[in-house]
Amino acid sequence: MTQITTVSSWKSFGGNLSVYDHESSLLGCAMRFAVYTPPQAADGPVPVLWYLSGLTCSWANVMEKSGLQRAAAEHGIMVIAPDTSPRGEGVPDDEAYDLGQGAGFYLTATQEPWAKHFKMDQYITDELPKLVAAEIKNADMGKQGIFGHSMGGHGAITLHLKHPETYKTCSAFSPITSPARVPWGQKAFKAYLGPVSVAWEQYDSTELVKERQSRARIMVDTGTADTFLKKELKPEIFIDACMANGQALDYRMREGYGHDYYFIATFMDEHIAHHAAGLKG
Ligand SMILES: N[C@@H](CCC(=O)N[C@@H](CSC=O)C(=O)NCC(=O)O)C(=O)O
Repeated sequence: MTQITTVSSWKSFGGNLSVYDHESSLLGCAMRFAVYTPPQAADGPVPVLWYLSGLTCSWANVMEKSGLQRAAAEHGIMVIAPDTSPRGEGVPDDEAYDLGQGAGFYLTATQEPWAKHFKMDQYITDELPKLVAAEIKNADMGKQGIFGHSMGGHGAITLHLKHPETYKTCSAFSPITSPARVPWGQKAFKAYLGPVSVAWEQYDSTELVKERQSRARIMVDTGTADTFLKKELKPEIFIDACMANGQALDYRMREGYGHDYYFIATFMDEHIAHHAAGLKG
């Protein structure tokens, strides 16, 4: 019996964009995600690229605003966009946009009232891939990559560093690369994980890269006109840690671009091409 319900489906660039609902036993709520299947999947398995979105987002932001379908169709890559947190009436929330629903931070919460539902790292690395493998035709789970934006860039880099054999390629747009050192991350980590502890380091790309480096070259784009650059992103901290610890990193500062999807759309083709080069063959 199928475990997913199709909510919408559209033909796009010869492939198909579908939105699905399922009951997450891990998160204890219904979850929605989107899959762009390229035309090549009609003939056999294609690589799978996970896109993790930022604060306030759902599956829809990247699928509706980035134009990723064109490059994904060209390169024969399936792109999956999960939600950014558990959601619904029984799920705790906060009135601020940067905590609670829409702000899962790709971690397992240990503090109340969040611990029962907020386990987005396990959802992304375990429950959802198993569902995709069982339900989505021609998703090649032996060839997976991961990328994301802002909070989702933090998620993509941390999950890549922790699971380099699963996510063979990694890239990010304007990632939060040291959440333990910036206000967005400190607020979320305190609420979800409690006071500063070693648990914080497990979800901090800059701390992780000191302990474990991947063989992949991580590609990052960030805009010089990003209003969050100096307060929340602080790229220099992560760049220094990668250089000091031998992590291959291609960090590009993009003149005049912001934190928005106009920026992401501009460089999306390069990110899809980066993953295609690493996942194919
Ligand atoms: N004040 C904004 C803040 C939220 C915001 O900028 N969200 C970004 C991600 S920020 C880091 O994770 C985003 O992607 N927004 C969605 C979009 O489509 O641009 C607000 O409340 O919207």
